[in-house]
Amino acid sequence: MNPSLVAKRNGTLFFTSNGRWLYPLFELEEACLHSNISPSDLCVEDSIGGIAAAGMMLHLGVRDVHIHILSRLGLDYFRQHGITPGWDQLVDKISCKTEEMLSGTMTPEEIYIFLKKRAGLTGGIPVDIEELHVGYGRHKVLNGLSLHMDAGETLIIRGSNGSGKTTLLRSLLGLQPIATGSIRLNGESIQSPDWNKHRWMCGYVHQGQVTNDFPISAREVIEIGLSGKAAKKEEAAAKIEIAARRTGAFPLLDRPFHELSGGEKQRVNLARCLCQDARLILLDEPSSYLDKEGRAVLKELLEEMSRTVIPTILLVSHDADWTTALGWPERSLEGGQLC
Ligand SMILES: Nc1ncnc2c1ncn2[C@@H]1O[C@H](COP(=O)(O)OP(=O)(O)OP(=O)(O)O)[C@@H](O)[C@H]1O
Repeated sequence: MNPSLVAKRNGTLFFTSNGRWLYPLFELEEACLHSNISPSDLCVEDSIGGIAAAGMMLHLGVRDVHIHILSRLGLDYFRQHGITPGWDQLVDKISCKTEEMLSGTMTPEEIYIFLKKRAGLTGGIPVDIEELHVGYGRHKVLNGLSLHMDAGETLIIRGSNGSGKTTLLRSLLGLQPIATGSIRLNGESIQSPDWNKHRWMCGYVHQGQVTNDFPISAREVIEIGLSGKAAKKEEAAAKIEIAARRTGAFPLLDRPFHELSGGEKQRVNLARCLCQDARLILLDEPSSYLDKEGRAVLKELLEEMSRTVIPTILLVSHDADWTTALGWPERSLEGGQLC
């Protein structure tokens, strides 16, 4: 059987796959990452391809392409981005449902993220909330709230003070007793005893004003995210440093956490969440206490994560200017339900 994808470097075979659909291209991406080889140095031969393969290859940076059966849409898309692939047979379209869902106006990056989600290769987990009722004594806060998020989806929830945004996040974390209704994360009920093993999947960055006088350094707060996952001390230290650098918390590592400002605490908490490799990230007013630069760093970080790791992200915020700039879907929490 002929392989479905072959990649050569200077005429030497580098990668081959018999995989179906677009999986060989994801495998190629992994192979390049692991061997530190740039896709732009490769000559890639694919058996069949259209706009999906074109978008994916362009995103990876592949420049030298030959596709045995190429669709016109795929050819136009390549040309639109300055690449002319080789082909053996040009067809009007290839019959593939994915192909029909894509359009030539999408950027290669948008196509890549779409395909990654469709392939189930995101770092995120699906969220399913059904008819959730939560309250404090007689005070009902969530009133039959339902929500579905696909793995890797992002959502902003708005709502006035006291509408129940924090209560919703706390419910997802299993910190709030549920009166009736259900929450399933990654297909599993958070009320089941088994969920304890998977708790690490949820990362929480709480509102900045939460105070903590515990004599603990910023580094130790970030380390909590590792919760014994990293095998060696050096590995743990490296992971903490990388996470702290990404959120701008690196200069704070040896400072006592309780002495930090609200914005500095936000950066440390976000680094803890990164260390945790959380698959569902819950952010409660993450931009509060952050200055202009801190907000820009946070926006960039969230955008980068939703392009690369693609966790599921649920963010609640009042900061309309900042969240609008993120451009994510938005819903509002009113009367204990999402509108
Ligand atoms: N521990 C508690 N005991 C009693 N009532 C509570 C408790 N925590 C929250 N509430 C009440 O539940 C309602 C929802 O609070 P929640 O903190 O979820 O709102 P929110 O939308 O996050 O508000 P904000 O925008 O001000 O942060 C409010 O009326 C609040 O007073």
